[in-house]
Amino acid sequence: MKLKIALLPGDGIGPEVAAQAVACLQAVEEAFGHQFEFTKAPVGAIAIDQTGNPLPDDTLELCKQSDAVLFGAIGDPKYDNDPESKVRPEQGLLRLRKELGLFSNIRPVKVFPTLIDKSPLRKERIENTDFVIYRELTGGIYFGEKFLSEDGNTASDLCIYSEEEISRIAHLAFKAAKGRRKKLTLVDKANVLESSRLWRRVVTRIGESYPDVELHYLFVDNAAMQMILNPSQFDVILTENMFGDILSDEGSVIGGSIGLLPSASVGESSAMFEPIHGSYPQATGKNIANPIASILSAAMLLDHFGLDEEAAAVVRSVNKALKKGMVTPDLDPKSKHGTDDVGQFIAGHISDSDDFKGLNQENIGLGKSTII
Ligand SMILES: NC(=O)C1=CN([C@@H]2O[C@H](COP(=O)(O)OP(=O)(O)OC[C@H]3O[C@@H](n4cnc5c(N)ncnc54)[C@H](O)[C@@H]3O)[C@@H](O)[C@H]2O)C=CC1
Ligand SMILES: CC(C)CC(=O)C(=O)O
Ligand SMILES: [Mg+2]
Repeated sequence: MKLKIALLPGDGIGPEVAAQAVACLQAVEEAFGHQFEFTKAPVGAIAIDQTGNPLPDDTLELCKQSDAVLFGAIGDPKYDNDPESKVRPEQGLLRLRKELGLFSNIRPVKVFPTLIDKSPLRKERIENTDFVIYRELTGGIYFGEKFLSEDGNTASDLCIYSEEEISRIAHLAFKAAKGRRKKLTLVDKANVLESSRLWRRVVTRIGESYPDVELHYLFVDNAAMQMILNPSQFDVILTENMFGDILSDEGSVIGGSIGLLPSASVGESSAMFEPIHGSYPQATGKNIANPIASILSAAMLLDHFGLDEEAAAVVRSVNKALKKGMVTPDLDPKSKHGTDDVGQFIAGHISDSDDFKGLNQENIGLGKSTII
């Protein structure tokens, strides 16, 4: 298969982890005879520094012309620490998601069996964890009108959703649940928020078209607690933008590190693959960031294009690294292995043919996560 991939490494550890994802995709190219063409472009703080714009027109155009986008991370303390700054790296990412229509952010949460003891949570609580968060990505409070009074003493961010925005992601989430354990939990704050009550009405109505999927409702505060107390109760979680952002970082604790959690952001005609973590500025240039979230995002890219066996080969190789203790210090503080060691190991074992025979998403555990 020929794929044009826009490579947007971004800031901080973004370029370090994205480089390892590219190495893995190149290993897949070689092992399976595909042609992936990568074109790099700036986004975030580096783009502001170069052009004054966190999402330059050329970058956006490249993404629109590509089959997929592989995204690192954005964000830089020099902008985070300056609340007065009018241009911010995050605006680049938010605008990119909006312009590409990436309304559904799919974040699978699983525990690798070899890492079960690395979790800060008790083994018996987490061992059967396997859920996927469908996070709405182009609406809600991140995109609503912002207001700051002239005296600077009052501010607001509007959380606004339309039925159409809720319904398109709800259908994706129900379809995903149908192909999994047939349970969907809508997470909201419908006891307080009008926008959440709209979510409930729309999702309840759509649920009638999926009679084999059990629909549950949970307030977000309770959901945050349940995720830690009993994560195996969840199959598909459907939620709005900000709740999904926060709950997925929380979910990453179950598996042992946020450096493990990948995501796919999909829309009608575009798809972007990105780790759930940010630019982890404290680690920039230190070669300590975990590249696995980025590498598994590349596996989700393969999965998205129907390259099941290829995705499975990547995941199998990740498992091999974890089993051998080839991990960065977030998973083992005593480890001397760097971002590049882990990435090279994983890329280097993708073509181990004995390992990937007969694999598909179902038996490697990524789940049928990117069904549209
Ligand atoms: N998608 C994106 O590009 C995102 C960007 N950001 C931006 O990133 C910057 C830093 O934000 P933070 O709140 O510190 O979030 P962060 O996700 O960058 O880091 C939070 C903590 O998670 C851990 N961590 C993150 N990535 C890791 C990795 N690959 N390996 C090992 N440990 C890892 C580290 O302990 C780190 O201190 C900010 O500018 C923020 O706006 C934050 C979240 C998402
Ligand atoms: C940096 C934000 C725009 C987004 C975020 O935290 C995320 O998508 O996980
Ligand atoms: Mg986040």
